[in-house]
Amino acid sequence: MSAHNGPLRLGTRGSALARTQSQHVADALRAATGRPVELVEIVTAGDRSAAPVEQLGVGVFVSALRDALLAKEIDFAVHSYKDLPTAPADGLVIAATPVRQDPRDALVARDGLHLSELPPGSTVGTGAVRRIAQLHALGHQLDVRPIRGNVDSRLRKVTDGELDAVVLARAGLARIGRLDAITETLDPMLMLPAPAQGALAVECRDGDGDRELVRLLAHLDDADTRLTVAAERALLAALEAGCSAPVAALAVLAEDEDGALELYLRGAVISLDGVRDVRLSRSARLSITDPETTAESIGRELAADLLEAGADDLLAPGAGADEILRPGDAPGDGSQSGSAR
Ligand SMILES: NCc1[nH]cc(CCC(=O)O)c1CC(=O)O
Repeated sequence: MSAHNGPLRLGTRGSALARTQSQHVADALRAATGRPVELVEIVTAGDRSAAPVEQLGVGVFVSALRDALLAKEIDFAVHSYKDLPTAPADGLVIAATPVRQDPRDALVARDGLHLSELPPGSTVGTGAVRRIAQLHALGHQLDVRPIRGNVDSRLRKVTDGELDAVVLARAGLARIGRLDAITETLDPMLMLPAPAQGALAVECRDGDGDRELVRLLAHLDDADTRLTVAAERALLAALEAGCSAPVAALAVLAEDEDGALELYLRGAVISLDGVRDVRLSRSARLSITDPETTAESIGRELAADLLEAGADDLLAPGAGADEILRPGDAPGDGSQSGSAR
């Protein structure tokens, strides 16, 4: 595991959301293995800087934790899976994907309103291009406003009357105990979530001396989560070359009549103005011996289907993002992330 014999050091960012999800993982690991865990707060360049997250990129949060892992300042880290780049990190491994939270997006609107009840012209705040595009695609003539900031400050924009509604991940609200704020959990047919939304990634070093910790952390792994995330992320990775367009994906598992696992994957690529969208699905039985590899191929195959159906036009650089986002609002689901992540 490591040279030291004290508690395992779990690196976390200082925001409410990051601390809560890290503490939850620490408690679960202790319950499963009896090993004490201490939280070590990592202050990232993103936390120190006053510059908008959109200019820094969500990568600054992830890479500060990864640097601390590689420097052996911490033993493991917990990330929101959807914020991780698809490329694997050298010397590190994702040792566990704990049970996923509800992956859907949620609407928090004034007066308890649902999406379909918002009058034309209503102001709806969200940062993710994926959500902006799908809100436009609804055709309700909503006035979609790019917003940033942590979960609490986004909720406050509705209570303060600055916006009629905001859209954010249900999982983030669940983790900070604010499910009460939700006025509607959005149907994935209308608002398909980001790949891996609601899932966590538990990461540690991948060296010869780290096998024991990798084995310990595996206690936290949920096989179904790992499979659905593998399919969604494989789709994202296959589409990502130069991608600045909104990509959404959601996989679900079901048992067929013979008790075999079947994975059903939906994917969408939407132009930022919501005018053009390509939405497709695919399902297949997972192999018993290597379900993860089958899950990944479903993701890659669905990506190829999407490209063939015209998603490549929507993925071309400059396919609409520039007109809709203000300068500095980089596209990508990480773009709206504030200090509460
Ligand atoms: N990029 C922001 C981000 N990254 C992770 C979450 C919380 C939800 C999750 O873990 O998927 C959020 C907030 C949001 O999208 O509203």
